[in-house]
Amino acid sequence: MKHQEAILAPADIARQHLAQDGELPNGLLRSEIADSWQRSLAAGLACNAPLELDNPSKDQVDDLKAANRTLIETAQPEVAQLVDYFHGVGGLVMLADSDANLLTVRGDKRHMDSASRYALEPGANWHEGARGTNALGTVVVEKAPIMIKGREHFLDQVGHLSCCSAPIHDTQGGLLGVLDLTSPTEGELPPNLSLVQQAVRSIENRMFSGQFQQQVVISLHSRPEYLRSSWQGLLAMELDGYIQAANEQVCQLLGRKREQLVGKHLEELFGVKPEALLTTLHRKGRGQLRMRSGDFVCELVSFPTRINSYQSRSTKPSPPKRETPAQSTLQAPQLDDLAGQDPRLKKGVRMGSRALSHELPVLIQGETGTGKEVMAKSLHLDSRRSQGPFVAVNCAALPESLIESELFGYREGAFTGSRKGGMIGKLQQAQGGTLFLDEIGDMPLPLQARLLRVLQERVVSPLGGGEEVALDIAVICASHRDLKALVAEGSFREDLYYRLNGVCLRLPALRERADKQNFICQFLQKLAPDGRQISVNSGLFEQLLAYRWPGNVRQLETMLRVAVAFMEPDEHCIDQSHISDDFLEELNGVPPVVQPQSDGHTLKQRQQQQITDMLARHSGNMTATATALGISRATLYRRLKAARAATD
Ligand SMILES: Nc1ncnc2c1ncn2[C@@H]1O[C@H](COP(=O)(O)OP(=O)(O)OP(=O)(O)O)[C@@H](O)[C@H]1O
Repeated sequence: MKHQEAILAPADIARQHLAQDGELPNGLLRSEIADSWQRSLAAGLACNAPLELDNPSKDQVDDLKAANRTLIETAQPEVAQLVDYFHGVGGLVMLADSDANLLTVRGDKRHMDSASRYALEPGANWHEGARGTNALGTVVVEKAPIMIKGREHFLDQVGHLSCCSAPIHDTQGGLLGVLDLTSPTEGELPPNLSLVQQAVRSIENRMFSGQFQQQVVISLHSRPEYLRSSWQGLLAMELDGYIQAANEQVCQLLGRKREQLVGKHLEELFGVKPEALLTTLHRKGRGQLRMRSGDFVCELVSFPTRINSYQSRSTKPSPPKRETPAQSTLQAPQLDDLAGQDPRLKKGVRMGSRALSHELPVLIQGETGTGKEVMAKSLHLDSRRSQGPFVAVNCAALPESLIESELFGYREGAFTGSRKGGMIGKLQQAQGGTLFLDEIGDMPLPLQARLLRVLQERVVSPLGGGEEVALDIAVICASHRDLKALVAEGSFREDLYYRLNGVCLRLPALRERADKQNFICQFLQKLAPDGRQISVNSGLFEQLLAYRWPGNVRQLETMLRVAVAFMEPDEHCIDQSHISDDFLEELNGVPPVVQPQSDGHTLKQRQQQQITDMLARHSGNMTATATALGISRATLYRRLKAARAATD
């Protein structure tokens, strides 16, 4: 035995000890490998366990790729470059998501042919818990680059692989995915960790510039030759000087943590006013930034092409958000902007935000178009879960038969027609983030009971059985219907009502807002092209203030957008000539279609006819129809549902 140990590699000796006495001796393996082996053992794996193939379905792979589209597209040039670089030498270049699910596997044909035998194919999961120590899976846990050679892999069956992987971070430092270089034949490929790390820096930098197109992006370094290289530091700042994001290199260069940079003002950090720095950068192409830790050269990478309509130009920055690929488009006003000067809204916003921070559910009530969904998104982005997903489910838009599976998910074969591989429900998709249940008043009673159980026990199990999953989500619900009244009439469970109603936020109708005048002016300014100052003719403004606004902010937004679009480039004042005839008629006293009337029945019929006509005109396209009618898709579904119920 002693003789054998002298010639065996440490990983083989470790295997022998494990087989003989079930223990991993200290000091045999590198510490990060030993830690990972311990985790593999704790997950119930054995070195000689077979490598199971996932055989992911096409649907599963498509879903995975769709959820990670931004990452795949951003990383594509580096993946292609690495494939070219190793052409003929052998090796696979792989990209995975933050759960070690493979998204892209590329390489020479002869290696690609054998790759799928080792579960190296899109859709396969390489998490440590499933496949033991491996570079991809270990990076996801350790969140640091790693190289794993041959038998350092935990499973015997992949002991011939040599891999190096590096984590890809989003612009706020969260894990977004993993880039990996693998040699499927031991020793064939010189594993090159620094090459992978360099590729990752390029991917992260491209993602940074892509994400902050509406901010000023500055490249900085202590040495000018590193500007615009993959070593550059990147800062994104609002025009008013508040720092929105910093890449990892900037943190290292400046010797500060990200939290010490994001949210700070340029002047506070470097003692220079943003206008002065931008003027120098525009005039000379380069500037200097000074800190106690040293002097840095900087260059302008990009300048906003237009001002983001949601961000006022002189406010503090929005809280740092982690953007997941699926979420990269999630935008919402800051809570303060949303509340404007309306005291009721201000109080509501404060309470909603408090409630979420104390893990209490929030119920948002308000007429259609008052901004319930916008409010939910803003609350989410302001909460501690802002880095997680925001998953919205419209209970009115889904057929009753589908809500259950959409919410809870199902296991493969749970019912006839269920998708191969099953489906993860929205509750689970919202893990770590916020679930927004819109039009909760439309949820069928049997499902209300199930939802109540989930919210009480904080676990979910998919339809058709399967393991329970503990949920860590915030819940925000909304309804235009008075839930208390629904409880009184018996169509909404009282216990669920109280469970959801941690805090009830009632959004005022536009006509009731105390700051209506200001709100309209500010809203108009946000829609104005190129920051042009636009006013409204006083007669028209009086009419706007007196109007009922049955479609609330949504209707105001549509009306103002149309008016602005009708203005000539040299015009600065909106008058009746910029307003559509339909809307002028309403302003001049003809009651709007959605306004309640005494002949409610005839009104409903007219509404129904209008919807049918519009649907036909837009070939059944719900989004286009809703836009044309100036109502949300949810309202459109609701009205269709009500009409169907009336004719049944
Ligand atoms: N305070 C606000 N600031 C800026 N835009 C807003 C605000 N409130 C609402 N909006 C805009 O109004 C429109 C309607 O908002 P939203 O969909 O959140 O309303 P809702 O109350 O959820 O409507 P529904 O009940 O019909 O689903 C959106 O285009 C949104 O951008």
